[in-house]
Amino acid sequence: MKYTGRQHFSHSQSKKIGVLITNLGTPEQPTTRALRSYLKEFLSDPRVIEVPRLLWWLILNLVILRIRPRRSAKAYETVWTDEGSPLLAITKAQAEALSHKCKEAYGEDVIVDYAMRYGKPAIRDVLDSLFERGAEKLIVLPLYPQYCASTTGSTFDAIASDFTQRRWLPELRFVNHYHDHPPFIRALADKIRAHWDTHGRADKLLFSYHGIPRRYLTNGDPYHCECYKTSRLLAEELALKPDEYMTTFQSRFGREEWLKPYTDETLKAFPDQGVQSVQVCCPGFSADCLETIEEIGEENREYFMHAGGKRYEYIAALNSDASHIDMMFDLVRQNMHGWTLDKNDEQRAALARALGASQ
Ligand SMILES: C=CC1=C(C)c2cc3[nH]c(cc4nc(cc5[nH]c(cc1n2)c(C)c5CCC(=O)O)C(CCC(=O)O)=C4C)c(C)c3C=C
Ligand SMILES: [Fe+2]
Ligand SMILES: [Fe+2]
Repeated sequence: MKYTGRQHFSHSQSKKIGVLITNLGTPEQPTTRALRSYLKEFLSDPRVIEVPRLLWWLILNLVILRIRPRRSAKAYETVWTDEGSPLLAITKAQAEALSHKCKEAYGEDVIVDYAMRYGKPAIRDVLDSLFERGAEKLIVLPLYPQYCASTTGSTFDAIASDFTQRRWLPELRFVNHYHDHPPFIRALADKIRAHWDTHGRADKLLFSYHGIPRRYLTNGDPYHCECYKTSRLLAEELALKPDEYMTTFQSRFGREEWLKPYTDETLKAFPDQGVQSVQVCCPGFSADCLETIEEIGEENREYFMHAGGKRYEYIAALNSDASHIDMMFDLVRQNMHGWTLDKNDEQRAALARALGASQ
């Protein structure tokens, strides 16, 4: 059978709106073996690595997958928790909190779940579950505030690829980005203000975003512009003067040039420029993960302090903060516009029985 159908469809089943939040994905364990499998799936995605396939297959399999898994596993070990990878645990908590909020507002009509672009829970499995539970309309919310072909675009590919094998497609709304959504900017600004209330201000506030190869920007990816827009809106909301903050890009991978200025080089140079204290916020990460906890929280702290810095603070991601869940709920509400909720379950069930139509 080429196209899969619903296994347990019944005409009396009420129609639901499915909300799927997604994030990047993470290894199942902080081990070399688990890292190899995770990195293989992630780095084989042509949206992530735009290099001719044959050449990349050779580099990935003969070089990267022989070296990087062991190194990355060591880094993951330092952030691993009792609940597993922070990214997975936080995404799960976000889905539970959003589900609770949707239940309060819409009862059983809206069902929320979460999936990972790479690894588990896989998008295909979670879509199966949402459709089996009666979702006929679907909102996909990739938790990347700034659109990037490598992340948001790739998530769309995964949904589209899944749909090529389904008989009954849902009505679909896909949230491309929310880098300038006022509740998002306000939530981040409030988090920074709360940090200031407890710790005071620093010489510089750094907005550090995950980088991408510079080539992707010159080929037309809007990611860079959206990062700068988020920073500008945050600066406006916080009434920051131009010399009080800066935008940088972290997490370089490979040898080619990535978006600049680089976070690590900037931090290494700060003390010589008279910047003695710094607070780092990562507005592109909706959940704390390896790249924020270890790379920003530990590795870059070392660089700055070693270069002569006096005070370094990382301001946590929005994670499952109430303001973040409220923002997600706002995006869901906006994207439900024009979709009626199924309020006539009883009537529909009676009609189906009368027609002998239920299966
Ligand atoms: C927030 C947006 C992200 C963009 C844009 C992005 C682009 C991108 N990333 C890589 C390579 C790696 N990224 C890795 C981890 C990682 N990346 C993001 C987010 C974005 N990546 C997150 C949230 C995470 C953390 C996942 C976790 O489990 O905590 C890794 C794996 C870690 C490591 O081995 O260092 C790699 C590799 C590329 C090449 C790229 C754009 C082209
Ligand atoms: Fe990444
Ligand atoms: Fe990293």
